[in-house]
Amino acid sequence: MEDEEEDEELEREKRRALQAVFGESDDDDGGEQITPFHLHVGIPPFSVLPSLPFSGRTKGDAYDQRQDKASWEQVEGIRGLWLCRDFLSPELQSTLLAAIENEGWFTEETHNQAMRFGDLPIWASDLSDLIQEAAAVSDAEPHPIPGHLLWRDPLFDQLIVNVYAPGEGICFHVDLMRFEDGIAVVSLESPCVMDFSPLAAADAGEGSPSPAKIPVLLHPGSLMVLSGEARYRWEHGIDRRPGFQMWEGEELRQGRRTSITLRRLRRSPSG
Ligand SMILES: O=C(O)CCC(=O)C(=O)O
Ligand SMILES: [Fe+2]
Repeated sequence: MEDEEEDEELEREKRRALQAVFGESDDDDGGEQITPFHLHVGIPPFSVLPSLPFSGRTKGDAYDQRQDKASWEQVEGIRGLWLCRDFLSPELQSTLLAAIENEGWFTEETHNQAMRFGDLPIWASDLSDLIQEAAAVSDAEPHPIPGHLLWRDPLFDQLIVNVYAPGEGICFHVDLMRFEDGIAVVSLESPCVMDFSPLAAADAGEGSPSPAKIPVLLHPGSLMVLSGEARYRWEHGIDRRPGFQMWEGEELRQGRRTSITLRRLRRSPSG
């Protein structure tokens, strides 16, 4: 009975999340560039997980494959936004993509999003461990993931995998308040430019006006982490209309892009 109630609550949560994140289009940016996602809500339950090289390691093995310590950089002008460009080796990127493909979520062309709440598939909790380790060993200051977020348990309990065809992006948005602070996005397959735009209230009272948009290049294999201001006071979006994916004066060649977003649901006051 309790389980059923929980399931129902999760279903409601899912619907609210879908509606809030993708149902409302943004009006200050034309709003037309976004092909609404054909949402794939009826995700089959996990059956027996195949043994993939990504899973079944002892904690830290995958990370140890890396030659160097992950290099974190803070995005200038956006407090709380960190990038780790070389987060996943090409080998781990392929392994992750294979694990996602193996889920069978995207067998139909109209399916381009999968969402999980609660227990994450093994490959995603491995990924979460990798994120935790990469942040924990960082000597960057301030810390890419503040301690009170980094050591919560579980670090993440919600997963979204998005598959973007060329030309498809995502409207400007702030992630739902139903999710806690501390959001991680791993990019796979092809690079894209994500734009960050400050919420109006964020510049009120500050001396110099913030720029309208700060573009951030997301490489395949990179990890982006948002916390604090980056999470609450900036909107982010991806505009992949022709002519809008510019980086250093050149337009990026668009291919399919897969992203993995990890977040944690806010606990209800009742616990
Ligand atoms: O696909 C991405 O890189 C970001 C997705 C995103 O912003 C979200 O799911 O809230
Ligand atoms: Fe988002």
